[in-house]
Amino acid sequence: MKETVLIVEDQFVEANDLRLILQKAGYRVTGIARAVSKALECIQEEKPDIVLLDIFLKGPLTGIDLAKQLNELNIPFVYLSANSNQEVLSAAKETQPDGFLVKPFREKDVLVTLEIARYRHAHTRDSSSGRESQLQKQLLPIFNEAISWEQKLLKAGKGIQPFIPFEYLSAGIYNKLETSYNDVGFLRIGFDEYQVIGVNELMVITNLKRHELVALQSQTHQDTTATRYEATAFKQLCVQPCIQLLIADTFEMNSYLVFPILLPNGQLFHFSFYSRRLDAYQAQHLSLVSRLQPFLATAVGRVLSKENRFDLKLNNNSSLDSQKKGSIPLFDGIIGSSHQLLNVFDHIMMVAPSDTSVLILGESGTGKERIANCIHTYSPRKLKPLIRVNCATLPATLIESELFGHEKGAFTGATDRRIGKFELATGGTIFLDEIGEMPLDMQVKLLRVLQEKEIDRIGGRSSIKIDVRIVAATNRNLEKEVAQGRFRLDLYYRLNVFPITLPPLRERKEDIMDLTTHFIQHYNRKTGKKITGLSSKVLDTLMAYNWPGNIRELEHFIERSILLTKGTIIEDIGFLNINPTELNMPDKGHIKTIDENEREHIIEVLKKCNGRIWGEGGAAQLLNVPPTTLNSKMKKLGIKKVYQGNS
Ligand SMILES: Nc1ncnc2c1ncn2[C@@H]1O[C@H](COP(=O)(O)OP(=O)(O)OP(=O)(O)O)[C@@H](O)[C@H]1O
Repeated sequence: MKETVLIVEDQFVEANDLRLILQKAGYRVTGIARAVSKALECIQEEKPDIVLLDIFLKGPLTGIDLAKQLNELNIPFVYLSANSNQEVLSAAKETQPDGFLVKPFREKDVLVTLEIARYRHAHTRDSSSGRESQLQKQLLPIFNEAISWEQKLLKAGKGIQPFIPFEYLSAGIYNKLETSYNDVGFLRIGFDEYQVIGVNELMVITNLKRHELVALQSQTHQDTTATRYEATAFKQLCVQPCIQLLIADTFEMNSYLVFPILLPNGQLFHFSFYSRRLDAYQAQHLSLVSRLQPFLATAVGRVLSKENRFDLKLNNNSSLDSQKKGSIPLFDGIIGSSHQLLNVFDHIMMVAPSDTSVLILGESGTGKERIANCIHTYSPRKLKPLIRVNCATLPATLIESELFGHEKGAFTGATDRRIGKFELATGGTIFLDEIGEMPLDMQVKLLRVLQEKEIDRIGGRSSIKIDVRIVAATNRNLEKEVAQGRFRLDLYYRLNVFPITLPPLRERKEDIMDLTTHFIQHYNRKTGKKITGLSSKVLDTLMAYNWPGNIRELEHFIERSILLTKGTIIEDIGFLNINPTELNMPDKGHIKTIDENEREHIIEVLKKCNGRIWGEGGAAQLLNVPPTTLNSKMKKLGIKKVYQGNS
C-alpha cells in the first residue's frame, strides 16, 4: 500500500511542486491544506502516514500550533521552512519534528528527508514503547516484594525516573479532612541516591510542627486528574501557602507534575514529581502516566489494603541518611551530581543498551569523550573495541582511507592493505569526535554507511558489511551549520536520533566543589604533594568564574596550582589566568593590559564568525592576518576552541 502524505502549505506553486515530486516517487497525497483548520479537516477524513508542514500559513494559527496536535495524534511531521530565524526554529524544534526541509529544496532532499523521518519516527516509537512495556513489567513485581512500603515507592520511583525525570518525588493519600499528613518524599542527591524525607525529616528541615503541616495540607489544591505545571503555572499554583510551595521553596523546585490514582476503595493516592528545570514536564509525560494509571491503581491499592496501611504511618526509623550508595561506581570518573548531570546519566542508561546512534552535544571540555566511553561501557558491545576518530585532526586527503581502509596499490603510496577504523570497530562502537568538522564529501559517504551498513575500502572490489554502533560528538551548533550549508541535513537527522546535551560548567556550578576535590586528590597522587584544599578567596573566584574552557580548564587550573603551591592550601588565583570578562565579580578599577585587550578582540571576532578561522569570512580574513599567525596568537593568549560554534 502506498504511503500517504498530507501537504500543509499556503503557497500554491510550492504545494503543487511537492505533490508532483511525491506522486512521482510513489506516495499518495491525501490533500493540500493552506490553513490549520483545513489541515485538521483533512486529517479527520483520512489520517495520513506523515505530514509536510509549512510554518507560516493562512489564518491565525501556525504550523507550530498544528504540530502540537500532530504530536497528540502520533502523526510524524516534517517542517518546510523558508528561513532559519533562530527564534522560530527553536520554537519549531520544541515540538520535536521528525525532520526539517529548508526551502528551496531539491527533489532528492524531499525524498531523503521523508525516508529519514519515517525511520526516526518508527525507531523512537518502537524503542520508547519497548522501554515502556519493560517499565510496566518491572513496576508490578516491586509492589509484591517483601520490602517496606517506602522501599517499594522508592524502587518504583527509580524505575519511573528515566521516563518522568524528577529531583523530588512525594507520594501518599490525599486526605484533606483527616488530621494527619503522611506523604513520603524522596530527594535525588546522586545518580542512584535518594534521601528519604518522611514527615519527621520534613518537620526538621522546614522547621514546621506536625499540626502546621496538616494545616498546610488542608489548604493545598488537590488535582483529581494528572496535571503538569511548567514554571509559570507552577508559580501561580504556589501563590497561596500549600504543600507544593513548601517543597518548591525548600528544595528549589521549578516545575511539577501530579499523577493521582483512584484506589479501589475510592480514595485518591498521588505521585507528585518535582523538577528543578523550568519545563521538565511535557504532554508525553501526561500520556505515559495515564497509561500507567490502571495497573498502578491495582498494585498500590492491593498493598495498602493488605498491609492495612491506608493511614500510611511511616517507619519511624526512616532517617535523614541517604539510601545506601550503590557499591558499583556507575559512572566511573565522571564527577558531579548537579541535576543537569544526573539527567545526562539517565539518558545514557536509557540509550546505552540499544544500537541507536547517539549525538553528544556540548562545548569543548564538558566531557563529551567521557560520555561516549560510558555509553560504550554500558552497552552489550562493551567487550568489543571502542574506536575513536577525531574528524578535526584528520587531513581531508586521508580521512576516507582512515575510516574505510584501502587495498594495496589503491593510490600512490598505498604500499600495503590498510584496515579502516570502521572495520576495526566491528562488533563495537565508533566514536566520531568533532563530527561538525567533517568535510562535505565525506559526509555523503558516512551517510551511506549509516543507511546501508556497509563500507567500501578504497580500491576494493566489493562492499563489506559492518556491524558498528555510531556515537558522534561536536561542540558546534549543527543546526546552524546545516543552515549555512556546511553540514548535510540528511546526515544531521540520521545522527540526531538520540541527542545528549552536556551542560557547560557555568550552568552547574554546584559541581565545581566536587570536581575540584577530585582533581586535587588526583594530582596529589600524581605529584606526591599534600594539598588539602583552597582558600575561601580562591573558592569564591572559582564560583564566580564563567569557565569558558569548562572542566578541562578547571582541571588545568588545579594541576598548575598544585605544582606551584608551596604550602598545603591553594591561595593564589594568579595561575588561573582569568579574563575579567569571564568573571562575574565587581571590577575594582582594573586596567586591561594590551594582551587582555587583544584576547578579547580576537574572541569577539571568533564569536562573530562562529569559530571559523580559515577561508572566506573566517576570523583570519576579518582580522587581516594569515590563519597560521592567528592560530599561534590564540595559543599564546590561551584562547581555546571553545569559542567555535558557540557564538
Ligand atoms: N564529569 C567529569 N568528571 C571528571 N573529569 C571530567 C569530567 N568531564 C570531563 N572531565 C575531564 O575534562 C577533560 C575534558 O573532557 P573531554 O575530553 O571528555 O571533553 P570534550 O567535551 O570531549 O572536549 P572537546 O570538545 O574539546 O573534545 C578531560 O581531562 C576529562 O577527563
